[in-house]
Amino acid sequence: SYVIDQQTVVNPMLSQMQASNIVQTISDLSNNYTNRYYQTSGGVNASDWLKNKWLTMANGRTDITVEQFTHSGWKQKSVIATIKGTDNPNEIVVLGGHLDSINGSGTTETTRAPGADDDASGVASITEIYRTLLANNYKPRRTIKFMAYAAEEVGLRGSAEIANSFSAAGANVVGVVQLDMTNYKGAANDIYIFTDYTDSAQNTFVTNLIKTYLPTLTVGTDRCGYACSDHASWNAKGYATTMPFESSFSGDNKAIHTANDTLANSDSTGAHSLKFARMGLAYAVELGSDGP
Ligand SMILES: N[C@H](Cc1ccc(I)cc1)C(=O)NO
Ligand SMILES: [Zn+2]
Ligand SMILES: [Zn+2]
Repeated sequence: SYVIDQQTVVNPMLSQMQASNIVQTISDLSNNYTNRYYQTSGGVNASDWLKNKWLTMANGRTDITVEQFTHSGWKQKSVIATIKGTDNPNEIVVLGGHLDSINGSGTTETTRAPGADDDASGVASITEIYRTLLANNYKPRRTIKFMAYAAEEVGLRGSAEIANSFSAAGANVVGVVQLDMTNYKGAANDIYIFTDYTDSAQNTFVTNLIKTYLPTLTVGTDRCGYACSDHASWNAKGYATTMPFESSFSGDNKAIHTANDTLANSDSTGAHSLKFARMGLAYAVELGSDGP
């Protein structure tokens, strides 16, 4: 049941969230590697970097594990940080983004693909959620998993392997939010909730979270018309997904999949991404706080 009742926990956390942290993570991911393609050393090294970053942030908390998910057919690993629930750990909340980047003209070791918006912005947004929860020593009743998927650009392959693995294990994933591109305000509304390959009840819940916690933001809806990001991998296995997106379909960031997908060509202040990070924190706490 999508009850909104954690205001005393969520509101103080929202004010602690900082765009500067998001900008730093986007910068690290988009500037320190030529590209993060699923088959290059940059793709492999970015995965190792993020794993170490999330592990360091956990600061020895025994209810937190950080792992890399080894995929069968390529080198780049997905990264998963898990905060184990206190008394309802079998019910799992997932927040995701994708780690890989691509250049539409073909991506080799030396091809530039910074992927600042697509999708360093999403990984940076969930990293700021993770940081804020840890800074408050938040202990969810349900398990919360943060996922940076490999190989999204080549057919949602990392999330497909993970979603299929969770489904095969009978994992009780109660909800998934996908953050793919959060830092380019290409249209009138702040957040666009996509209605295809997602769950309408959870979309309504997320819309209500925005109305409750971020009342100055405006919400639109749109459709991709195809399986446009990793939420579709979870949707295909029957899990409830929501994909909040930075823009309408028509206003989408034309620099993606080129060497020009940079922080400078998106929101260099990170203010647009911060909206998604705050929405995601409210989602993580409201859904993560439910008991068995
Ligand atoms: N195609 C998606 C990005 C994408 C998603 C939705 C819309 I509307 C426009 C563009 C992609 O490249 N994901 O990595
Ligand atoms: Zn892309
Ligand atoms: Zn993407």
